[in-house]
Amino acid sequence: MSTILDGKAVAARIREGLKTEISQSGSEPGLAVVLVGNDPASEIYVRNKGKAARAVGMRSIEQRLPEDSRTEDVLAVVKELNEDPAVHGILVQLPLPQGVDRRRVIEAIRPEKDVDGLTQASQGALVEMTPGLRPCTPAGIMDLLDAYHVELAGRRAVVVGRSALVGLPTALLLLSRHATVSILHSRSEEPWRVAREADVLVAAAGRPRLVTRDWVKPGAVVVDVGIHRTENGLVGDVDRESLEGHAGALSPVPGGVGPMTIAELLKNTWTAYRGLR
Ligand SMILES: Nc1nc(=O)c2c([nH]1)NC[C@@H]1CN(c3ccc(C(=O)N[C@@H](CCC(=O)O)C(=O)O)cc3)C=[N+]21
Ligand SMILES: [Mg+2]
Repeated sequence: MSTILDGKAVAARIREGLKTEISQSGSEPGLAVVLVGNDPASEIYVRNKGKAARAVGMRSIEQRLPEDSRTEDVLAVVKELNEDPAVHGILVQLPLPQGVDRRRVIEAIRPEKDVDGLTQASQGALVEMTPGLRPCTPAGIMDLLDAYHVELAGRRAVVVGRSALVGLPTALLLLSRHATVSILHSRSEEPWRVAREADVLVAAAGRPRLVTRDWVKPGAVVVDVGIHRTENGLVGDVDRESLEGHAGALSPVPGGVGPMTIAELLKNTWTAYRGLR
């Protein structure tokens, strides 16, 4: 049997802790989510983030802009939120519509309010390992591994995927915990040869069921970051049927990394509110 890395349960514990801390402090941290356009998946995520924020005692601010917004329109909203003392965290939901310059929008967020950890200032802090807000999915992966006491120092970690949002920052966080880290990507030759060396394998390639049994060392810990909607429901980047009983531990989809991502967003908002980083 493979251990299930129950992100839903771990995330619920994190949210409980936050709720207690926030109510004891008598404060109301504010999280602003900016949604541009009407991507149905984004709508659901934004609604869930607002719900989760309110459930721990935060104020949730939603700013919606039409699909045909210009970069300047989005920048104006971000600037307003930067100046708003009731707003401690700002998240601009990605992807942005064609014609909105993602880099300019993200860079406009004050680093103190960058609860997504995506500004160059936050990325620089991550590389330097100085205090800063870390990207939510990578931070969630680390908290999930820690919750199950997965040993990292000196062990082999392999990340499949090199995106600025997930793969790359995850590799850096694993490195900061003294794992020996490799990154695989779409140009890697015979990636399974490297993946098979992993004690901890993180699948963040954005390709449904890419990681099969022949990629995984028996007993390895496998974290599935992928989330794809198919006719047969949600699937991850991991072909979980072929890994069942082969992997030592495996994060489910849904109920794994997704809920952790939202919990980390709330943690970052609380950190941003307190200003100690
Ligand atoms: N600026 C920005 N920051 C993000 O962090 C960001 C983003 N844009 N754009 C989209 C992706 C995707 N993302 C998810 C968050 C939670 C779940 C989640 O809670 N999933 C649940 C439910 C799955 C379902 O039923 O859809 C689960 O895996 O169990 C999934 C995906 C954050 N993203
Ligand atoms: Mg990638």
